[in-house]
Amino acid sequence: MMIRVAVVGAAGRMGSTVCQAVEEAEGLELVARLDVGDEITSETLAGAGVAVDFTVPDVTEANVHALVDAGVDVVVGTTGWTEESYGRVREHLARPEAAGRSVLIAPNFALSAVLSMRFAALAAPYFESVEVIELHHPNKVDAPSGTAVATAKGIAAARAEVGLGPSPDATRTDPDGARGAVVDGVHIHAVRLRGLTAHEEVVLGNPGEQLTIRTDCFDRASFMPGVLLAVRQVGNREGLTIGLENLLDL
Ligand SMILES: NC(=O)C1=CN([C@@H]2O[C@H](COP(=O)(O)OP(=O)(O)OC[C@H]3O[C@@H](n4cnc5c(N)ncnc54)[C@H](O)[C@@H]3O)[C@@H](O)[C@H]2O)C=CC1
Ligand SMILES: O=C(O)C1=N[C@H](C(=O)O)C[C@H](O)C1
Repeated sequence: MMIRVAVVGAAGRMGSTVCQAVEEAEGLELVARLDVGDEITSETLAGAGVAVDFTVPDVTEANVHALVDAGVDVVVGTTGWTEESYGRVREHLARPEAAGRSVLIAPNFALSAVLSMRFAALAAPYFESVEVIELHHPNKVDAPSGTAVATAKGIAAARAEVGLGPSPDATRTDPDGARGAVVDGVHIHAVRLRGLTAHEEVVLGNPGEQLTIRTDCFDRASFMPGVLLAVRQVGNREGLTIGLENLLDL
């Protein structure tokens, strides 16, 4: 059966790449390209069954609520989500008028990044120290990256499960934030550099040894298999799903 797809943020770097991938994919039909200034209604969605949102952190949550109200399933790659905004989407999906609707939100659709997050969580209980370094193109508007936040949360949860405390750190003065952002006790350092696309390194340390887990997405093509998988499968998972790993049985 053909899946009719709308893309929100269609003029952007990711949105335009998704439009091309959908147009070239078997069993999918691109029926609407929406961007800033376009209203989200069942008319503008032009019969879509699934909408894909790659916009900006400030607007993505409102888009998701409007898309659910318009009666479509939603795949979201935009960053900026918090436990509170996930909670509001869950609440919306639990209303009778949203029965049967599905939303999948993933901080990263690249297989290398999803596996890297998983490997980091697996390794986390075995190392005293861990920090995350994310590196992106300088046009990115948010820091730290959504992937780095998810990575840090996964690491923190895995450390907590085995009763590991904070990584050792004697820093007493850091007036300029040189030690980076701290998410659930894990330090994240963000690099913005011309020439980069999307990269992340997780460094884990023990006395006398270090493990480095690194993912490099050199091209936005890396995200497309994950986005297409989500478009094809989102309708099979009622309610809110967070993370592509849920479709990969990781
Ligand atoms: N989950 C994943 O695998 C990935 C996620 N991202 C995330 O996707 C988001 C978009 O990234 P890029 O495409 O690089 O950004 P971009 O800035 O190139 O594109 C954003 C697009 O959204 C549009 N937009 C802004 N407000 C809008 C609104 N109210 N309604 C409709 N469209 C609106 C803009 O006009 C622009 O065309 C970011 O949050 C980024 O972090 C990026 C790459 C991969
Ligand atoms: O803005 C980007 O480019 C990316 N954003 C996502 C993030 O913030 O994690 C995913 C990927 O890193 C590319």
